[in-house]
Amino acid sequence: MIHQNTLEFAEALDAQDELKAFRKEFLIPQHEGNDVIYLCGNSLGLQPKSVSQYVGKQLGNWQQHGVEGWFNGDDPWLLYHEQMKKPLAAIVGAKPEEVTIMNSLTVNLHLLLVSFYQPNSKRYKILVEGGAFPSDQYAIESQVNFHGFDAKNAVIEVFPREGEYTLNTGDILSAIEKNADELALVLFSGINYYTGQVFDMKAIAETAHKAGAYCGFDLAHAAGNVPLALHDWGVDFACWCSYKYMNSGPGGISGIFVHEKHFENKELKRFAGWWGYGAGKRFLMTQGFVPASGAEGWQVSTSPILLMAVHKAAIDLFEKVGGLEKLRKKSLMLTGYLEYMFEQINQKYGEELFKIITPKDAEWRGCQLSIICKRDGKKTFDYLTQNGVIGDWREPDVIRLSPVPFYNTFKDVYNASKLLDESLTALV
Ligand SMILES: Cc1ncc(COP(=O)(O)O)c(C=O)c1O
Ligand SMILES: Nc1ccccc1C(=O)C[C@H](N)C(=O)O
Repeated sequence: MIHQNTLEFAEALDAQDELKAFRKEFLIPQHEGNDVIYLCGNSLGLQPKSVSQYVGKQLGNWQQHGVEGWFNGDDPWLLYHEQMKKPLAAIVGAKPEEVTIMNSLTVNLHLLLVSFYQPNSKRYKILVEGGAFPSDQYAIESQVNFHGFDAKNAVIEVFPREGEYTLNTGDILSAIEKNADELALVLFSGINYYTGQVFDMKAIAETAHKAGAYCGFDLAHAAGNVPLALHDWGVDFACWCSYKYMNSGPGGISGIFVHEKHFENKELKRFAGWWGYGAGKRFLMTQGFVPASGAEGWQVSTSPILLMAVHKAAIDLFEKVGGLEKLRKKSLMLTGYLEYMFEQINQKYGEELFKIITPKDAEWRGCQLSIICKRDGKKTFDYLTQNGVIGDWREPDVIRLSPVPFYNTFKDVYNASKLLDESLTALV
């Protein structure tokens, strides 16, 4: 598409936007009486207006039924999560029985590592992306220690080449091949939180399997953002949070995927709890854990219904919008326009004042662009915040901005980039 650096152009794109009605489904935070320019769905997605009603309904069920709410009413809580399996499966490219919702993200990563990281003296290494989100690094390190290994030796990190920011797929695959004999697991994010790079999950999973290792993904930044095909890629397991692109609230419930090929795999140990026992037999209170078939067999604890109600409100919007493909189409345009506006600023000043470190090829990025400022990045970020643009700053030197197709407009992108341009003169 041929872009133009004018407000009229941005407004024309908004006028043609098939999804423009969806912005009204969200509550937009305010700054000095106006909507903020919210470009931070990579950290916390905005609240759907329907959330109060969905949560209110469950509060009403609690009020009316008390404990009977688990079994009675039009939405018995015992089965509440089941309503979200089909739409969630569509979002991550899975079969409904391969997904469930439970706990929060790092907790689920640990639970899945209990099953999929069972090292022995020969195969004990985990291969990961260098610069993974810290919570994942800590989880991996502590798992390796828990099994009596030393992270310095057992965790292999693949880093970008000298002078580059993103990882080369060939380097990832050859690192897997090189360590094939000792690898127990390849664990990557779907999208790196810092650079916004989408990894080649299909190739990584294939190569990991050829090497005799399991392969799992943390999809915090990918779920609800980019198309995924976890089942077809043969991924062993995955987990994600719902509070970013799935708009399901701070600390919102997390999702897991376990490939159906593992449903009968008796070698996979797990940490059990009664919620992993099939719902039909859970209340028989029998001795001896028998996991429910499917991803549900990894559930541990009572469903947090209020969090699930928020999630349901948000997930229903994915169905209403007509699926992830629709969102992705607009997302590519929004992020493409943001990239163009950065290029315009750099051209105007004749130097790369804003360096985008996210891959240029749209196939390998989602909503987010990560920018390194040649001039003071932190001050530039603060300038944006003071002027009503919400993005985020990640140490040591990146501003992350993510236009989100559900609620952002092309005008948001235009206005944010005008403020960035302005910051260059305002901050001198
Ligand atoms: C890739 C990744 N993993 C893990 C987390 C943390 O997950 P939680 O704090 O919800 O456990 C985040 C974001 O906070 C993340 O981006
Ligand atoms: N859970 C949070 C709580 C507080 C502040 C930020 C977060 C994030 O999710 C950060 C995000 N994972 C990131 O990619 O930086």
